[in-house]
Amino acid sequence: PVENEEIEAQNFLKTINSKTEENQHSLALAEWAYNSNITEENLRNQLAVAAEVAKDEKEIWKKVIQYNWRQFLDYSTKRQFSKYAILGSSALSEDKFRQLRKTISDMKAIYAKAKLCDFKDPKKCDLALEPELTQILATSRNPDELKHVWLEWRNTVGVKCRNLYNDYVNLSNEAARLNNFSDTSEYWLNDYEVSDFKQQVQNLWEQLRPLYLQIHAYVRFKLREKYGDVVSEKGPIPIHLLGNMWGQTWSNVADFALPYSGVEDEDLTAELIRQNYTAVKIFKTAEEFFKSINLTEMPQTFWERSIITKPADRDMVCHASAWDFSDTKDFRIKQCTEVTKEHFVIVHHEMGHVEYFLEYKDQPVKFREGANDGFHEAVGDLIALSVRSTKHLRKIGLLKSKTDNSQTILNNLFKVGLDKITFLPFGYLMDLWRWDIFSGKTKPENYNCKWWELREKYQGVEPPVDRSEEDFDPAAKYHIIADVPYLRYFISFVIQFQFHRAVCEKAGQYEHNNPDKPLHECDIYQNTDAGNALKKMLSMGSSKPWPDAMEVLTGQRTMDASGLLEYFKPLQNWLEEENKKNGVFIGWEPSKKVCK
Ligand SMILES: C=C(C[SeH])C(=O)N1CCC[C@H]1C(=O)O
Ligand SMILES: [Zn+2]
Repeated sequence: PVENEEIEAQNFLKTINSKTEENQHSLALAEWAYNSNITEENLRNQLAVAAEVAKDEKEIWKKVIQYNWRQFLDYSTKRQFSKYAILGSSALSEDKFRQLRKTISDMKAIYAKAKLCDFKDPKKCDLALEPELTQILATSRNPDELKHVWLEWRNTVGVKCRNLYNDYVNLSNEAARLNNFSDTSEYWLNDYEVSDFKQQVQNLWEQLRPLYLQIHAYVRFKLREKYGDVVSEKGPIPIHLLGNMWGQTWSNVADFALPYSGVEDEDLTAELIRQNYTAVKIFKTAEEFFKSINLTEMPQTFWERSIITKPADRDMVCHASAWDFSDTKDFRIKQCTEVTKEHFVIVHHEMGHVEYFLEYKDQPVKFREGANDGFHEAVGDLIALSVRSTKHLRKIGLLKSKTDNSQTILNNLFKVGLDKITFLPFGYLMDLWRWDIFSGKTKPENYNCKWWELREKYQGVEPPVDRSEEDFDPAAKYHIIADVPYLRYFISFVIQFQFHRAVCEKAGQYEHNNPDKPLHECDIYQNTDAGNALKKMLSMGSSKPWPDAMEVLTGQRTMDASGLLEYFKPLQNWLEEENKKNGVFIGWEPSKKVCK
């Protein structure tokens, strides 16, 4: 009878949980060694450990599926078994598994090692994505220099990864099918545990699109003022002028697009430098906020083992990441931190991951994940929404002005909007493009032009020059070559505002329809009621489906755009009025750039 089997299964679970912890610990150490020091030796070791772990996981899986776990009565036992029953890429044969891991590692190495020659000094050829190229995209106001960097980055990374990417797609799909998914996109979406998730996401985008169209039209107008005819009046925005290598957030063009330009605009980057902020001081500042709301300080080993500045003596994957070494003690961040406003926000983002690790570390190993992947990306950003308020920046001495008025508040809201609203179509299209590739709807001979079709359709941007299928521009973005799903960020950018509304209410910082306590001026700093409410949700990990976790904090069980729309309402009103006043065209006509 199932009861006896279930009791035996719970003992079996104890055994495989500790085995899984050990395996994930070894794997994390090997992956850390390679990602923080890209050498043949570290690659060999990473592949060897991964193969070992995969073999072990396959043995465990063979035993798990012999249990009648779908009939189990205990919720937690049944849920843990359901997660063990999905083996993932370890289901591949040993040599295909190794080939898949090696293909991804090789693409990451190409991406991490890529160097460009300087636009002004063609003999200087040591420019890396971080910090040099990122800095140029953020600060150069020379369209030719921006075009040079944009193009050369794609010629250097994109083209080299094209064939590797084809192998990756095929092997990844084979693994998904071995897990009884139709293809990798279904395997990725399984994390969200609802059958109509794609439809829910499309509905969210449709609610958010009108706001995006307004900020897009306004920014195009300001870019045209600055750069002239290189920016058409009604066409898509040339993507290389948006201050970011992928055009995914536009806050670096704020300085010449602010709603109220006359008002003193304090540059946070300059202020951080003026106050001699270092990477460590930025990390300590972020940690202090988390502690102030009764979340957890970073363990001592975090400070000893994290890598928070780019090493000079070796190649490293600089893309920021947070690591859980699956031993309930060792948690790290690896980030090539620069003293800029962007990195100031990214540090909070990464430390939000570590806070989640710390809150669920005592859950059974299979529940040490976000309620869904979007939750994990939302924690740090949620805190950063308080940090970026003028009220908070002033409180920690990073804003010199003594008071706010409606213009300074709106200017600040616009800067946040240039990061959050502009990101939405990009956050959506990244996996729209990949879902159709994995399902076979987009053929390899159309990979690049399908990308630009989506970029135009959803984002209203275009390349600086014609493109072709000789190019492979999607590989210019880390997550594409590193096998990291992206829908998680779109989800995060929606739900973080639902979470923000809930914690701000708990902190008495926000009241619906109270003009004295608007959502966009909320700062939950030092409020332990807010922190404790957040903690309750985080400590659940993935022990329950994400609607249960969301309900614990917000009282809601569905994702909805109302939090984001309420936060940006004053900005949306201003944009609609300003766009009308300037008589700008809302939306975009087809691009004249060609892809074939
Ligand atoms: C900072 C991280 C590491 Se999880 C990141 O990849 N992010 C954070 C926001 C969007 C996305 C990106 O950089 O593309
Ligand atoms: Zn993240």
